Amino acid sequence: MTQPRNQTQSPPMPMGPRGGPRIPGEVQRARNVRGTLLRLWSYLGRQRWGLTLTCLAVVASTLLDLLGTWLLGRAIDAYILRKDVPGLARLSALLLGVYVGSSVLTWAQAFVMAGVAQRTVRDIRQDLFERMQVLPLRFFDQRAHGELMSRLTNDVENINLVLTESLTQVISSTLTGVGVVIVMLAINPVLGVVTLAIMTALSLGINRGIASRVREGFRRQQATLGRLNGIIQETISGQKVVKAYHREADKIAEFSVANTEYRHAATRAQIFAGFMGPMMNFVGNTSLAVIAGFGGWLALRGAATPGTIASFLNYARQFQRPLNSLANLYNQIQAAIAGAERVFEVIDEEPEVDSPGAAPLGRIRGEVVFEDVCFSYDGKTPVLKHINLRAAPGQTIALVGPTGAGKTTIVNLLARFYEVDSGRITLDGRDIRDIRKDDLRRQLGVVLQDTYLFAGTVMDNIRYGRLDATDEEVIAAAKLAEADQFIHRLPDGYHTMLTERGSNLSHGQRQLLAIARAVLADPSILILDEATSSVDTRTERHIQRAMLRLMEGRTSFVIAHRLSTIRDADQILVVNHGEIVERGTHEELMAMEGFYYKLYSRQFTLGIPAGAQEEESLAS
Ligand SMILES: Nc1ncnc2c1ncn2[C@@H]1O[C@H](COP(=O)(O)OP(=O)(O)OP(=O)(O)O)[C@@H](O)[C@H]1O
Repeated sequence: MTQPRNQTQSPPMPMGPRGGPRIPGEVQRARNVRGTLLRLWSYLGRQRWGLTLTCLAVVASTLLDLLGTWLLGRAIDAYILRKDVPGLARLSALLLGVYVGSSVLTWAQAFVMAGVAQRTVRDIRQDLFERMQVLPLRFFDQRAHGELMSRLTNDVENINLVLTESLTQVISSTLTGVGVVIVMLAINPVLGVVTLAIMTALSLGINRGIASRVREGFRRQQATLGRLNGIIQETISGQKVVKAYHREADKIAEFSVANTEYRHAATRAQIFAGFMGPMMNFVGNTSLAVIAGFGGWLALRGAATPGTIASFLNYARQFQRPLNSLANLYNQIQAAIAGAERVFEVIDEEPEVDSPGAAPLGRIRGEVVFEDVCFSYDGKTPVLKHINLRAAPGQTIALVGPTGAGKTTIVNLLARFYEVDSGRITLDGRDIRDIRKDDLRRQLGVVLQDTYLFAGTVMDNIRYGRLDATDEEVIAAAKLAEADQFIHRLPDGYHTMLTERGSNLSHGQRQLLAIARAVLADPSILILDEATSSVDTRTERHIQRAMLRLMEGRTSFVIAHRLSTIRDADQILVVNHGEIVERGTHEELMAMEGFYYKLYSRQFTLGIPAGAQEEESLAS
């Protein structure tokens, strides 16, 4: 007896996109199935030829399978029982041809569909990534980064899985199911009705009785696995704190409890899942017994032939496959449509666009003016209130104030990471909304406290400031930024590989690299966020000198924490609760004996020896 293709003896545990088990009961539903399917079709439709070819192959191979089973019955009735050996040989050859044809077509459909699916998900992934590059920062603020990552990985992978496997399976399972019913009823209606009724009733019963427990089991397994992973992730990222507070033993105990819980849940889930296979086999075998018994009885009464019974035995097996797989496929397809919907949601987000009249920017002088600027991140809580300031070309503006006052927000608006709610910001007299974003940002050099470095060499990381810079220019920039010395001490100098986020460098070294980047970019306006965390005094002096050199001749906004920067600034703006509460030079502000005076006195005079004041930071 031949095995219908793709048939599995026990229902396989559906796999999640990363190869882990998918929770059978966890059907994620899309809100707009029709719209999402149409969008998916707009991608799939680009592979029209491949799809047509695949569908034809699926239909043809299913029909060949049904034909093969029918021929098997004919072989018995027309040739074996009549002892017609030459006829039997001819039919066997035909049967062989039919099954070879079916196998070749099945292979061809998988071959073509793999290409169709991979090209489709490549297009979707590319569109998603490209859109993420042009989305405003506000979009990223509102979403957990892990969740966005999962759209690019899991959701796209869910679509891939369905396109690669499920689509052809659904077509072939449905065709097989319908075909088997038609053929069975056509060959022998009585035996057909009895066989189909018993198989359907048993399968539904098992699905109700066991499948729901399997789903519940896997849901619990997944939940406990989530807890276990949480502990692992927390311990790895918080390793330093765990060690510093001697919490290793507690962590081990906590892990042990979660580990045991997971073992219990997983064992239970696997036991029930393991039960599904034998039960489905039981359905199959019962139907075989019914066909053999009832069919045999019909044959004895002349109402069926032995060939019919043989065909029925095979058709029953073929019918079992759609019964088994359609429920699983349903979940898988639902998850993919829900995933696709989440992906399209991002692709449909409004990108950062330049206003229609935005013009390019030539070389600028660097005069920055904020005119009555108001802003809130969420549209409700005002973060900046009526900010007015003017930075003349080449001036250094120090922004000081307590934490959360709005200093970073001021520079965020200047870089147009966010748009002002009211008022305007001008650069050399032009509203920055009328300047192309790319041009504006090219004029800005940003050195943040927490420098982001990419996985790559030191050279590559500095070159990020200006991609066409030669090696010599990169080294010259590093020298100017006082980074050259420490780079030479690295194992491979400028070719030392940095890990992601530059964790193999110290805080101060990372900032020196960021300064070198900015030197290379040679911007007209600088935005500097001085480090608050203590770097060693030597590095700090390097940073200080490098920053001063970088600021020469450029309009600079410094979120200042060091007294030396503050003292040398042309203007100090004291920000509190989103307002500029005081402004002037250090001496003027001290003479006022107001907010700045208090801030300064608290930070710099409490218990700090006079000589060390210059080195200390005004931690905000
Ligand atoms: N992306 C954001 N989304 C929503 N609210 C934000 C966002 N960034 C900052 N805020 C809020 O805006 C206010 C001002 O923050 P901002 O970062 O400008 O303060 P800061 O003066 O630079 O503080 P610090 O010195 O601690 O860096 C804070 O209340 C903060 O909670």
